[in-house]
Amino acid sequence: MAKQILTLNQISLKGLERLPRDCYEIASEFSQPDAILLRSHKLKAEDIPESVLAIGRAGAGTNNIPVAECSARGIPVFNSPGANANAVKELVAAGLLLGSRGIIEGIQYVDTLASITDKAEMNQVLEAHKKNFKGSELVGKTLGVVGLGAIGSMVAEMALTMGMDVVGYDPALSVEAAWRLSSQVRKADTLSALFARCDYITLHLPVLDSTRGLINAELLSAVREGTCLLNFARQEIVDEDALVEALNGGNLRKYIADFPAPALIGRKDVILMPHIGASTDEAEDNCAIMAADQIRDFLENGNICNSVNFPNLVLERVTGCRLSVTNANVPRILGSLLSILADDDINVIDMLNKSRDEIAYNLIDIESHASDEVLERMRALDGVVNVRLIGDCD
Ligand SMILES: NC(=O)c1ccc[n+]([C@@H]2O[C@H](COP(=O)([O-])OP(=O)(O)OC[C@H]3O[C@@H](n4cnc5c(N)ncnc54)[C@H](O)[C@@H]3O)[C@@H](O)[C@H]2O)c1
Ligand SMILES: O=C(O)CC[C@@H](O)C(=O)O
Repeated sequence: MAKQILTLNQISLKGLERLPRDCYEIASEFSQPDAILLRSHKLKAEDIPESVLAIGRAGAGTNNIPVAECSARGIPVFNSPGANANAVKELVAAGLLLGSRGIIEGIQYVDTLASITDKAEMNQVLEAHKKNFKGSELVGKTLGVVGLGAIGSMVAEMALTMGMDVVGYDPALSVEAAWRLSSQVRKADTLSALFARCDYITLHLPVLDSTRGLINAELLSAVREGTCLLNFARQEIVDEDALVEALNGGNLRKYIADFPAPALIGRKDVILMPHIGASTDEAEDNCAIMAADQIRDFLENGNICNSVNFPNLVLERVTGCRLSVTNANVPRILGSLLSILADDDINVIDMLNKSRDEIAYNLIDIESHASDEVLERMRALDGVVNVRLIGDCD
């Protein structure tokens, strides 16, 4: 029977094409889907049907998904790390230029000249006014990058090639991300040290309980005069009241962000975009392809790659008969699962077990068919969250 994939946002066709139509049905309405593919749709736990085995986020941030509830229900949540990083990096380049030159004000001014019909007169008027739109160059200015993952590291590299000095802050930097980072990026030991020494500051960290409101009054009141803050990460990371106060106080010269809010719209010192950081053909294709491939590999093989709540686990298929088991990460469950198989004379050919936080996940390849009764005995074990028979032995 074809598997059903529920899409809750527009997902690029290139990604959906990775799910062959003879095996997958894809629609924006299903009552009992096998998996969900989405982008920024705000998904509530109560809206996830019991049938759902996995959720794929075509994008980086998973703050729109109730990840903790998914973990408790044994549902892996996948994202597409790095797949839209270049798109965001390019928009940050635009943000830096919008923050350093009178581009928007200049364009708005030119629009006011529509009533002048004589070219020479128009030229004379604008040449007299262009001094109002003078900016300054980025070369030699200091950019602070908060969060040096997929996007932050690309932004840092780009700023270096533009002749900027770059300071970075990331207390949770992965080894892989550290390898990607240019040695010219200087390290700030604290966020306040970074905020106090930069002309431009750009945010590239996820919104988590620990980062909600992280950019607060204390940091914003310590910025150098003329500082420009860019936020292409998430609105919730910046304390809005503190931001407005810092802009009113004058030291923070400009706020450029991908997340409009009523209190910020219409201010001359704020430039807002409608969450278009990842809105390029390339990023949408990359994210959708990655998310679709990961969901397919999970549904067909139980493999897990790029999950934000489950351990990564990939086991090559040696037999058509595979069990996947999600259980609480506590002793003795694995032994009990294997005893049930042994009691039924089912030989295990290959297996992998990995854990992450409270979750343990197992792939067990078996030589002969496991009956419904065997599966039910496994499901009945204390601490077992779900058991799935993937494929058949025949
Ligand atoms: N505007 C957009 O359309 C758009 C597009 C993509 C991503 N994003 C946002 O950007 C965020 C980053 O994306 P990414 O792909 O670079 O993710 P990533 O996971 O590759 O990098 C995030 C980095 O932030 C670091 N970090 C975590 N807590 C931190 C803290 N307290 N201080 C400093 N650094 C911290 C992590 O260690 C990691 O290196 C996403 O979570 C998402 O919210 C926005
Ligand atoms: O899907 C989008 O357009 C936005 C994605 C972006 O916010 C992300 O976190 O990857």
